Amino acid sequence: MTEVARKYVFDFDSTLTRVEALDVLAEMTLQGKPNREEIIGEIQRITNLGIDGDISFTESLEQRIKLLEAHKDDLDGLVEELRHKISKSIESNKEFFEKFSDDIYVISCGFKEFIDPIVKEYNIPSERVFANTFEFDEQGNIIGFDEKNVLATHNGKIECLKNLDLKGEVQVIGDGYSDYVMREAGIADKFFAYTENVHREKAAEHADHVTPNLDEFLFVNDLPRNISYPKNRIKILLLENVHPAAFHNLSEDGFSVELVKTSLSEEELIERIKGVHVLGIRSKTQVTQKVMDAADKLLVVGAFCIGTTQIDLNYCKSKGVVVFNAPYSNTRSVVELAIGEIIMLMRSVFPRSTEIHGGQWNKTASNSREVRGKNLGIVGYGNIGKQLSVLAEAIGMRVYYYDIDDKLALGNAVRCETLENLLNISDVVTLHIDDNKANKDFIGERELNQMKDGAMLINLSRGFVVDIDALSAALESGKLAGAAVDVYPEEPRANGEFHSKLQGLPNVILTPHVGGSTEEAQRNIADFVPNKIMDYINSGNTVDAVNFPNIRLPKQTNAHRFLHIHKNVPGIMAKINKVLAEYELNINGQYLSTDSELGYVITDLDKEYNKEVIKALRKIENTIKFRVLY
Ligand SMILES: NC(=O)c1ccc[n+]([C@@H]2O[C@H](COP(=O)([O-])OP(=O)(O)OC[C@H]3O[C@@H](n4cnc5c(N)ncnc54)[C@H](O)[C@@H]3O)[C@@H](O)[C@H]2O)c1
Ligand SMILES: O=C(O)[C@H](O)COP(=O)(O)O
Repeated sequence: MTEVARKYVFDFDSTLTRVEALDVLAEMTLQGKPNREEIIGEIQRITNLGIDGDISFTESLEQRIKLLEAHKDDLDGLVEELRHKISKSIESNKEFFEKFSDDIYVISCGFKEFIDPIVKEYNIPSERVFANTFEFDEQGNIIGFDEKNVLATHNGKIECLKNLDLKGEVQVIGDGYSDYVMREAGIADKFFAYTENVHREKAAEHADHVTPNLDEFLFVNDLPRNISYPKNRIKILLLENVHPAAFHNLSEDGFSVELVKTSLSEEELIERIKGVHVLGIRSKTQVTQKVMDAADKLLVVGAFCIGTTQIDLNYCKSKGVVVFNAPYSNTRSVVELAIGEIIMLMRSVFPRSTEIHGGQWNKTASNSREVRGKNLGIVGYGNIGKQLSVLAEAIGMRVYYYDIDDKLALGNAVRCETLENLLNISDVVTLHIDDNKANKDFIGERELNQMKDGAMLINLSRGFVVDIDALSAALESGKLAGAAVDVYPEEPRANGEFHSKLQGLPNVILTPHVGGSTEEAQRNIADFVPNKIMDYINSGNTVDAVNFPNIRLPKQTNAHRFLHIHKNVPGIMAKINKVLAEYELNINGQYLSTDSELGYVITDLDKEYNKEVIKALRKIENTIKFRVLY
């Protein structure tokens, strides 16, 4: 990294710290006062007017100090509070403040009494902190400020910086009006609008560069930093209306996130995927080879659902793209819907409901039965099937199940050796097999004929699993007495018109693929999948990845981490280590996880390295992807 003779001038409030210190002081001093909220609101309003340049700074300061009613003794508490409120990316880049200590200045319209002790911990001595000072009365009450200080005056930062007469390129990093005017006055060479804590339109408009955190600032200046690539440069595209909490979780961590309400067609996705590092989808979006070929930056696909067959998992793997899903987050929701549908179908609730909606009173017990003592046939005894088995027994059903794999029976459930056995004896058959394409038309005419006369079928798995023509024929002929269908061979990409042969048939419950669509499930998914994504992007962890060798890595501090994804061919580890040795890199730890096709090696290094090593590692034959984490 090139070290240029630059000077870095930082603002304090809302830049080095996440807060405005005087607001925090107000929260403390006004505690217990009846009109506290009102006064705090007023102080914040005055603060913003001053920051945006709408009133003079001196005026803003005077008014706030009056409202504060603070005492000298409050300042210790304030400093303690501020220590916990350092901006996240400032805190994680202490190394920069250590290495460039001599070139870093703080110019603030805040007060040295609380700034000095905070920035001292970042190697900035009091003599390079330029700020106001309080005036106290004999009892120690804060009654004003040193009015002779230029920083107590309007545009005082310009004057202050001018007086400093700094040599070299001067860069100002701040969030407000008083910061960008230094650049406008020609005293500073560059202004970086710092938006990690607050995004002020005026500051952003006047900036040479908007920097959402210190990582970005250090990146554009090629300065030493904690992470090699700023997170705000990592673009995340979330499709299919995933829960807003996902947006919140990922943006909070510093990523640039875009939300799209619907799924996208292949052509649309090819267009949108360029420059995207993380793609989030649900069950509709097809991540095909063509999409992957257009994805020039893609690192991760997050399926915000259980199913992953909409994604070409192997092709993703061959491109070094890791895929995560949420294997359990909506399980309970599907199970509850299945229980509800079993009861609704057995009681013929939907025909009765339709009749009465149409103005017909039809009180009858015919075709209305209890579920107690009836046979439930669960096909696919996985996460959903097993949980359904337990709940169904709890309401008195006799549970039979069929699974291609050997699955332990829960409770009193009885395993059927063949699908036919299960179909022959079940009053209700419910499908919970996985979304493997081999399960296409798993239930067709033959299987429907193997079911008991008057039985019911539920499909909450995947649309292609049931031959819809055969099902509608079985319902029309009376072979089956009812069905509940949530999933269809063809589903629309967005809400709107939809047609199916099953529409209008009696005792048929149709739902638009909402088995997993509960607030609880979507909320759980919005935590689970982003956590996996962040864990991979931030640390390289692939635990629970569906297409990648799984590895949980130790956390590293003060180290550099290289991630190397390659084809699993003989000799590649030797080549990687040969390059590392050639560049005399000291390895702290090295972790390898492989499957038959792919190798994923993670190397932790304990000191600065020659950047040329990156090129050399990328050049190794059969390398798929290489990434420096920090
Ligand atoms: N409707 C919805 O909104 C919704 C919500 C969540 C899950 N799902 C779907 O539900 C299905 C089940 O989910 P899960 O989490 O229980 O999956 P899972 O992988 O835990 O269980 C699937 C089970 O089906 C078995 N299986 C696969 N093919 C089979 C076959 N041909 N015959 C018999 N058994 C077979 C597997 O061995 C496995 O035990 C998936 O298709 C999933 O996509 C739908
Ligand atoms: O695979 C799943 O989890 C379900 O099919 C739900 O998919 P969805 O999130 O698209 O509703």
